[in-house]
Amino acid sequence: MIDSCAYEAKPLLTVAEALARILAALAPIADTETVTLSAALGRVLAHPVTAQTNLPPERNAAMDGYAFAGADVSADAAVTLQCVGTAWAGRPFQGMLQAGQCVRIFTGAVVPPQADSVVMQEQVRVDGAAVRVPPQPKPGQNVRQAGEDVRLGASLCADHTTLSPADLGLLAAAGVAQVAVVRPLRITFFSTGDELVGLGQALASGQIYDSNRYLLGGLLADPRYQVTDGGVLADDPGQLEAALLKAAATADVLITTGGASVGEADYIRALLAQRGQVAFWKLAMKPGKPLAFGTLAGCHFFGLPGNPLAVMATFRQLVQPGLHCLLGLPYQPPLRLLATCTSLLKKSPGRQEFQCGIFSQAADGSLTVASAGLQGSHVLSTLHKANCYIVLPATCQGVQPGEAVWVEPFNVHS
Ligand SMILES: Nc1nc2c(c(=O)[nH]1)N[C@H]1C(S)=C(S)[C@@H](COP(=O)(O)OP(=O)(O)OC[C@H]3O[C@@H](n4cnc5c(N)ncnc54)[C@H](O)[C@@H]3O)O[C@H]1N2
Ligand code: MOO
Ligand SMILES: [Mg+2]
Repeated sequence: MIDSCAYEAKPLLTVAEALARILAALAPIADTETVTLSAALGRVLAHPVTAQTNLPPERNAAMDGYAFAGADVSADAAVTLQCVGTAWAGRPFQGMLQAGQCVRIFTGAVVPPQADSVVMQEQVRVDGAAVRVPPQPKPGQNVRQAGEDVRLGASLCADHTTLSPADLGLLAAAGVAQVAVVRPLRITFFSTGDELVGLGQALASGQIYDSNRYLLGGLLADPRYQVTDGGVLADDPGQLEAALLKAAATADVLITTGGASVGEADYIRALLAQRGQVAFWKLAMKPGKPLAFGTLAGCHFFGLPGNPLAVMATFRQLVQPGLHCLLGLPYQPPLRLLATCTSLLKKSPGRQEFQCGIFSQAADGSLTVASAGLQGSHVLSTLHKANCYIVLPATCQGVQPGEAVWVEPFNVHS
């Protein structure tokens, strides 16, 4: 009996063990590059950034109104102040406020040194230069203090943050024009299989279109990655070896889909074993069982199964955390929420399953989830309809309607 037909004698690796092995095997890349802030969205900050200025830099008004000294007004009675000038955003008041005086002020304008409070214009009565200020129970209000947002020297952004629009806003507010970021991870991916045909060609019998190329290409579309589409490779050991070794010369990570299982045209594991190292192959995961992970010619290697839903599941659960680890990002488990399942879910014990679901939230905030349809690992229409995984433990033997299940929404980014 040949090895590939041998019964699976030993228990398969769990998804958690596979993840732990991947994270342990991948050391963050150290290379950095400097980019302008406008090119930094979605990149990984390489070094912490501290504030070189207070935020706000100076005391300024939070409202359009009148600025005055708290000592000049009263908590119990209205007071009339004399308006002696205007403080505009970008054009501070140049004079000196005396006792009993105020200035017209607009939101964002520097509060004159002698003033400490701003009253909204809706609350005063103005008659020429006379401004009647109602009783002020809280002097000091409507003034943003210098440094109340961020103090000079305090941390603006920790290193190994993936820069979000909010992060860019904060860095720009502090005058940071460029940042050091981790260089993009160089990833080359291939589809493998004699049956695969490119779009635009007619299908002969036995052929299918190469959909993984678009599915995986889409999953890899990320400013943190520099992706090369290696195209389709035939189920031919010589061609696979030559193409993968060539790609390894310039990539950090190689990803293939297909040929990862035990069929006689499945060469990926054997190639990895002969020309590189297999860290693990096969895990107790559905879809995704024949995933191979290891190294080839100095590159990290993920051999994903060919079935499209297995590509998605292994990418989300294992490849993406690995890529994040190479970028130095701390591991963040996917967000999972408890929801009431409204469908009957079939499952045999043995593998942790990632079934495609459609979850929704009722007006009272409660979550329900239904099966998205047929769960075969080739059923792309189910994946298309789904907005989450229903994550079922290996031991689970099926779910009755009304039972609580864990749901992993698809569109939560890290
Ligand atoms: N005897 C066994 N057979 C299989 C097992 C097993 O344990 N024992 N595992 C099954 C599981 S689970 C999976 S998943 C698949 C994985 O197969 P491979 O990784 O070897 O992939 P292929 O055989 O090349 O293809 C599988 C399937 O996917 C289609 N495919 C492949 N590439 C693409 C592509 N780029 N775009 C669209 N579809 C693609 C291919 O045509 C096949 O239908 O193995 C099971 N078998
Ligand atoms: O693991 Mo396979 O992806 O079940 O079909
Ligand atoms: Mg196969």
